[in-house]
Parts: sequence; C-alpha cells; structure tokens
Amino acid sequence: MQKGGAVWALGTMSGTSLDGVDAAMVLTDGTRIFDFGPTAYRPYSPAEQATIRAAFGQWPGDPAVAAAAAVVESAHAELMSRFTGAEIAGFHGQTLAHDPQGQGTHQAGDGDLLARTLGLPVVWDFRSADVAMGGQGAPLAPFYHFALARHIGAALPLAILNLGGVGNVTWIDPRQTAPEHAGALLAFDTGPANAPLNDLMQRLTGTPQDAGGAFAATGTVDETLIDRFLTHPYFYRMPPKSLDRNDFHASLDVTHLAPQDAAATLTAAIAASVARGAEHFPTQVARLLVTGGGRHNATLMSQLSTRLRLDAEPVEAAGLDGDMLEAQAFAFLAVRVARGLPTSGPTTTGVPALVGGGKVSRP
Ligand SMILES: Nc1ncnc2c1ncn2[C@@H]1O[C@H](COP(=O)(O)OP(=O)(O)OP(=O)(O)O)[C@@H](O)[C@H]1O
Ligand SMILES: CC(=O)N[C@H]1[C@@H]2OC[C@@H](O2)[C@@H](O)[C@@H]1O[C@H](C)C(=O)O
Repeated sequence: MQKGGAVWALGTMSGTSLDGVDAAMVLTDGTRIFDFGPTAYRPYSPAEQATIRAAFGQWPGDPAVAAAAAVVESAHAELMSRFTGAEIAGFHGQTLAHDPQGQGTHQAGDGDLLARTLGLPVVWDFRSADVAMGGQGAPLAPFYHFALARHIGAALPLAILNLGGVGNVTWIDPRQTAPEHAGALLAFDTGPANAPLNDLMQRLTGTPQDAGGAFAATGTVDETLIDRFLTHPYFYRMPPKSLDRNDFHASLDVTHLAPQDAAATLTAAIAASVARGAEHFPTQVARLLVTGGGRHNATLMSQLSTRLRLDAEPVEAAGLDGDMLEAQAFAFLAVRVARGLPTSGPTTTGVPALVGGGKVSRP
C-alpha cells in the first residue's frame, strides 16, 4: 500500500442483531475520508443464524465456535469477493463473547483465511490488543466517528449514536484536529438497544422487530419500570464502558405487561439509557445523529428527542449512510492499523495508552 496517500479500503461488519453482513468501501488515508464507495449486504439464512446463535457466549475451543466461524468466513468470502478495486480490507468478524475484564473478547472468523481467499491484505481481530492492555475493546467506531464529524464540516460538539442490538454513543469535539487529542472524544456503550425489543417482538409476532415502532406507538410506557431499570449498576459506571449482548437480560423483565405496553416500555428504556449516558458528555451537543437500525423506529426516535431534549436526526440528515456506517468504520480502521495509527485510546475504550489494535494478514 502506498505510504501516505488515500486508498480504497473495504470494510465489513456482522453485528449483534445477526441479520447479516454489511460491506462498504471508503477512500481514505486513515485520517480523512475522501469518498464513499459501493456497499453490499448479505443476509444470513435462518440455518446460518442458528449456527452462530448456538455459539453466543462460547469461547474458542468449543465446537459450536468452530461451526459459527465457518459460517462467518464463508458468508464474508462470498460478499467480499463481489468487490473490486480495494487495496486492503478490514474484517470485524462476529462477536460471540465479550468479557473484557474477564475472559477477553472474541470475534469469530479467521482473517488469515480471508486474506488468502481474497488475495488482499486483511486487518482483523481489532479488539484483542486493546483488551490485553486493559481497555474495553469496544466501542471502536469512535475514531471513525471523529473523521465523519470533520467530513461533514461540523463546527460544534455533536454526538453520533449507534442503535443496533446494543447502543453506543460517541461525543465528538470537531474543533480538535485529531481523534487522539485530549478533549476530542468520549465514547461508551449506552445500554441494550434493539436486542430486548427484538426478542419480545419475536415472541409476540414471530418477526424479530417492531417495524417503524408502530406496535410500541400503541402502548403506554411503564415509567416505574424504567426508573428501576436505570438503577442497574452499569449506569453508575463512568465511561468508557462496554456491554455484551445479553448483559441486561434479567433487568428488563416486561413479561407482566400487556404486549403493546411491553414494547413501548422497552423502546423507552433504550432512549432513557441514552439520556442517562448523555449526562456524562463533557459539554452539551449541537446535534444528535443516529445510525444503525434503530433510526428506522419512529417511536424510538421520538422518545430520544423527548428524553434528550434535542432533535434526534438520522445520519442521513448529514448525508451519511446509517446502514453501512459500521462497515465503513472497519474499512477506515484497517487503513489506520496498516499505517501504525491508533484506533482506540483512554476516552474511547478506557485503555491506558493509545492502541492500534488489529492483526494484518497478507495473502
Ligand atoms: N424498519 C425498522 N423499524 C424498526 N426497527 C428496525 C428497522 N430496521 C431495523 N431495525 C432494528 O435495527 C436492528 C438492526 O440494527 P443494526 O443493523 O444497526 O444492528 P447490528 O449492526 O446487528 O448491531 P450492533 O450495532 O449492536 O452490532 C434490527 O434488529 C431492528 O431491531
Ligand atoms: C464487543 C462488540 O462487538 N461490541 C459491539 C456491539 O455492537 C454495538 C456495541 O456493542 C459496540 O460496542 C460494538 O460495535 C461497534 C461497531 C463498535 O465497536 O464501535
């Protein structure tokens, strides 16, 4: 790869909601974004989802993990081979278990194998080095969020909120010139996002989402339950901090509520946890840009606007692509790793020093 200049990088993300793999190209030098390229999506089949789901919470050595890794690798190889013109790829893999203060963090899928299959340098295992140095290993999108804030010409502090299965937010001061500068970023996972709502909708309707938030819109929020939810110790921890998909399982029990009220309450809980998180922001933000699937949920967006007293806008309002932003992040981070630039630091993962996490596998 040419030193210094911008290159086309391909990034992939297989998120906690397990719908499929996103892939996107970005023209970048690892600092600035020069252009966005093609994108593609490859859903997991129900059988593939079941294989991956069976490995959730398991660590390498377990046969379920090997089976899940094989599914992740073949789905990525199939999707990534549709792209041409990339000089490097960033492969996030599928998080199966995340326990940064205990057993570590594990993303299924072998980047070495993909490098050989695709004939491209592949950067992967982005989170382990950060965790080994005492960081949370997540969230990692914040250094990309910083580049996005500069790219869209933001002049004042803003927040980028990702609402996937889990929520994560980045507070950004775009007046700083680099993400590693003191005062540029503060990032953390906000709490559970769509995962508990999806699980509820699956049980109620057989479809794992509340499309547009239409069902929740017909219910009433149980504010007492929300208040109790907000006493979870996670909300008292100072950021940076990160979560595994099911960390809140027992704390969000809505089974005693009428179905619509249960959906309304889980939707409001997402917004309430973001509002609680926003209390940690170093300054107020001028904009709240929302990415990830949750931005399609109108009830959730309106709950966010109410509870944060700020207009929650989809990232599309700033000309960005909220379906592909995480895949773009791993394209961008791949270039940073290849060039020896840090990908996380004390204010994004809590790691004591700047870290450039990620292995580089060459074909
Ligand atoms: N039209 C819609 N209406 C309501 N919710 C939606 C809609 N589209 C997507 N979602 C929600 O967004 C989720 C998917 O979001 P996304 O693709 O950002 O998650 P992910 O990347 O897998 O998760 P994470 O960021 O936690 O790794 C779905 O599971 C669903 O809950
Ligand atoms: C361990 C892990 O895979 N975490 C994911 C997950 O999904 C959302 C949230 O929890 C975030 O911390 C992270 O993903 C994004 C891409 C990140 O690292 O920024």
